[in-house]
Amino acid sequence: MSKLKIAIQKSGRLNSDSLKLLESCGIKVENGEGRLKVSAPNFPLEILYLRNSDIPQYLEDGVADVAIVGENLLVEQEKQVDVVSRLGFSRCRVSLAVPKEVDATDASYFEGRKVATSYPNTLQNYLQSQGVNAEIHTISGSVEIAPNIGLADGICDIVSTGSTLFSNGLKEVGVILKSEAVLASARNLSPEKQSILNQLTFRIESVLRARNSKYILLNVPNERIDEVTKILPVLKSPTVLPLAEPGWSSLHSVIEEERFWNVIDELKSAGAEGILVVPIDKMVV
Ligand SMILES: Nc1ncnc2c1ncn2[C@@H]1O[C@H](COP(=O)(O)OP(=O)(O)OP(=O)(O)O)[C@@H](O)[C@H]1O
Ligand SMILES: O=P(O)(O)OC[C@H]1O[C@H](OP(=O)(O)OP(=O)(O)O)[C@H](O)[C@@H]1O
Ligand SMILES: [Mg+2]
Repeated sequence: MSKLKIAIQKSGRLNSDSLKLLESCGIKVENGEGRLKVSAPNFPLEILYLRNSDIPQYLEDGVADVAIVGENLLVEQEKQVDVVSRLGFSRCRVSLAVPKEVDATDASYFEGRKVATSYPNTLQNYLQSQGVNAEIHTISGSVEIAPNIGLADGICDIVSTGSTLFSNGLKEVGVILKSEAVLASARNLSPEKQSILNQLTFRIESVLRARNSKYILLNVPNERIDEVTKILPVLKSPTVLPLAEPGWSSLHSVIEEERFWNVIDELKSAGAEGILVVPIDKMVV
């Protein structure tokens, strides 16, 4: 029986979240210990530990069937691959930045100037779309140092918290793209591999949905059930169970974590009490 070959970053920012995601999908993975190719014992998956920056090419060549990779690299390398799921971790943006004392608010500042980056293609496409001509210096890391050593007037690099920019006396002047980790797939998978990918995607989607949702239980006087139910955004309708105390019920439902904080005051004013919010492990709809 064939196995689906999945490329995972060997070490770096994507590695542990990628492995955690597979584990949450019930797939056992040994962490290599120097072996760059390992098989999952309980799912038809072979894990290849690779450099993030090499992954798009391996996908296009069919060396790997699927991969967990930074979306920004797929944009940069423009390979013939498909994004199957967005995974919600390693969120960042690819941005333009300049020394903080410079009076610039957008890409036009770079006209006729030098920009250092590890993402030359992304940068070139963006500058072109803005009608800006600049000289691009490609460097593979420590991009934020470039203006301080006279290598460039500004940079284009990954920003997340902004603390690297701040520590190097730079400020962000434009966001070129937003990125997160994605599950990407090679094109033209065999039907057998496509079917394994479908099973994997089903599990991943169930895990991701559960991560964003909470199970909520609350006690409500019976005459307030309708009012409270209207506030709760529910999958279908809430489960209502009688409490031992006459005239009261327990309402059970599922709510997105963010929505919970928005409706909590309304729920209390509508008469809800003893509100419990608990994590969900998997969610199949
Ligand atoms: N500071 C950050 N915060 C959040 N996500 C980030 C950050 N820096 C990078 N990323 C995302 O994580 C991915 C992996 O980044 P990381 O620095 O671990 O590897 P890399 O330098 O791209 O690759 P390689 O494995 O080839 O050495 C990037 O492609 C990007 O999508
Ligand atoms: O906005 P921040 O939260 O400060 O994150 C941004 C920094 O993170 C990344 O570097 P990383 O730490 O991955 O180092 P690398 O250049 O060795 O990949 C990126 O290249 C920036 O330098
Ligand atoms: Mg990095």
